[in-house]
Amino acid sequence: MKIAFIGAGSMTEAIIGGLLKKGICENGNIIVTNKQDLTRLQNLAIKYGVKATEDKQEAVTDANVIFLAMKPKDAKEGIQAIKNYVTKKQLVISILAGISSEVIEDLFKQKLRVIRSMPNTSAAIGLSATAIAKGTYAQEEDLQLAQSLFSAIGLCTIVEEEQLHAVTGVSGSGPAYIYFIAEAMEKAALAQGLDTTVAKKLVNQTLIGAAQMLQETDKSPDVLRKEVTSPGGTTQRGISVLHDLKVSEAFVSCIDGATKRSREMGKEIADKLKEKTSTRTDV
Ligand SMILES: NC(=O)C1=CN([C@@H]2O[C@H](COP(=O)(O)OP(=O)(O)OC[C@H]3O[C@@H](n4cnc5c(N)ncnc54)[C@H](O)[C@@H]3O)[C@@H](O)[C@H]2O)C=CC1
Ligand SMILES: O=C(O)[C@@H]1CCC=N1
Repeated sequence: MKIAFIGAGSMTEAIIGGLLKKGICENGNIIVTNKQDLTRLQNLAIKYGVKATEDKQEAVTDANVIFLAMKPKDAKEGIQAIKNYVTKKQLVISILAGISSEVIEDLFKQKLRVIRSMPNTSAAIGLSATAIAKGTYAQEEDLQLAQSLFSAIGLCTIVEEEQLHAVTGVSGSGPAYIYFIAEAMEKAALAQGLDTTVAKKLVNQTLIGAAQMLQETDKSPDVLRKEVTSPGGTTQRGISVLHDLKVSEAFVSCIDGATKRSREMGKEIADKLKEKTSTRTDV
């Protein structure tokens, strides 16, 4: 299988790292292209032994699978640069936040097989939480191929396309919420007089341990939390502060905001396209 990546950013690197580590694809069968940054392409070629090219035709012509991995704002330009060299024989997998498969199909102006996905940055260590959905013309086997690729970089689940906005709000952006908590806990530890190294070690290990407890025990977060919380003890006092500050409600608003932003980003691109073309052209 030959795989092309359009966009040589952090997600592309994370996915390539995972695919190579699991032996899903040989490095000589991966090709990467980018917008302008030749140094970035050269660095990826040296680090992973993958092919790198500035030539968009060369990047996509022989690929069985093409990953769209530029920023959503660059989707139009990125797709326009490759669309004349892409055919229905190839599978297009988009990792772009917010952009619907229909918009991608429209930009290619072909009945292309498109799978839309939402991985996260933990792909870099094989621990992404990814969800995928089928576009209009993709087949069941396309979904299975995409699932096997994403399974190389972590967990992969199939959802309805509309749910990908919520997935983006929960697990696409999710690692950032956890890093936010890590930052806040470290800051709080320093305020209590711990030194930076100790604070960092304790906070990191606490997050890792708690995450692994969630994964390895059958217990719900609620049960695990209660196990830490002795009546009248320290945790109860700490958690009551979180309740008073409405931290749980803040997470509801946070994920609602991120989910809405995903919908907005998709709409912004779709509206821009409508301004230019009033009809959808299927060939
Ligand atoms: N960073 C994250 O946590 C996640 C990002 N995503 C999605 O993945 C995509 C990539 O994100 P990152 O890797 O974080 O971005 P990034 O900014 O690190 O990489 C994007 C790359 O695309 C290149 N590019 C821009 N225009 C191009 C064009 N016309 N042709 C070819 N390459 C072009 C840029 O030069 C850049 O190297 C985005 O659409 C984002 O929504 C999805 C899941 C998680
Ligand atoms: O912030 C963003 O737009 C991207 C999508 C999910 C994570 N990062």
